[in-house]
Amino acid sequence: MATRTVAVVLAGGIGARLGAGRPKQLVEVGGRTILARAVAAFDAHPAVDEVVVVMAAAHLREAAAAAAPFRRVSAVVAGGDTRTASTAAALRVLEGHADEVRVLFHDAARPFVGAAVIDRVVDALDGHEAVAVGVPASDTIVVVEDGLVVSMPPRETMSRFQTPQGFRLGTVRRAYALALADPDLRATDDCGVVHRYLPDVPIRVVAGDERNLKVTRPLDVVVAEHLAAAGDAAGDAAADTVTEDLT
Ligand SMILES: Nc1ccn([C@@H]2O[C@H](COP(=O)(O)OP(=O)(O)OP(=O)(O)O)[C@@H](O)[C@H]2O)c(=O)n1
Ligand SMILES: C[C@](O)(CO)[C@H](O)COP(=O)(O)O
Repeated sequence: MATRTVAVVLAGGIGARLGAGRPKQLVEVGGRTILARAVAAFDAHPAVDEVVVVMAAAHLREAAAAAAPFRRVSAVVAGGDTRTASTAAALRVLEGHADEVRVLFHDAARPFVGAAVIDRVVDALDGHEAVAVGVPASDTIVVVEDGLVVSMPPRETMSRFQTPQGFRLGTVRRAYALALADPDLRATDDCGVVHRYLPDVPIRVVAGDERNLKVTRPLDVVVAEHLAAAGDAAGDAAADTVTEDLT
């Protein structure tokens, strides 16, 4: 039997930096919620068998309503106080799945993920246990401590991570088992958890897309409205242009 692929749409946050008065994934851009757009991208993708939505506990009913039209959504569950706690909640839902299953964790706050990006992650999981999506840094990136520059890594080695981040389920399970036992657990993404707790697992980086932005602050909503208008006019497939191949 072919290996299953499960997409987890992480919508457990409250959107404090956007300050919309409700979780940002429930904000509409181009007449559709950010959450519905993110779920739709995976529900429509031929490689995805199942979609799990993790929602902020106080808004489960709205998430269930947003997910209702999508036939591959198998569960809408409550997340935790942190992104890693929300990933852990999804892993509990997937307890009955085999270790070789592919799992893709995606920020609900990224409504314009394209099919080509998802393809690249799924394909890379044939040869790797962990896969990240990156776009090249266009600014100079520096490490700052106490207001002073302490290092300036060469920009050509810098990449900005997007999602989805893909894993073989057994690998991300092992990493989270170690992470959840660590009282000092701090991570901003799932690759960070694998990198810290399973440092011997190589993380493959494939090319992302500048359109796959994370709606975080008010300016991002302005950009998202433009992308929604452009994508809806041209058909969502148009949102798949690759910016630069990192492979
Ligand atoms: N406890 C949390 C926190 C975040 N997320 C999800 O992880 C993604 C990236 O997080 P972020 O952009 O930080 O979203 P928020 O936490 O909602 O934003 P903020 O930090 O501004 O409150 C989002 O889709 C968010 O819903 C989650 O599932 N559970
Ligand atoms: C996972 C992520 O989108 C990769 O860039 C990012 O780390 C999420 O960070 P946030 O602070 O939860 O928005």
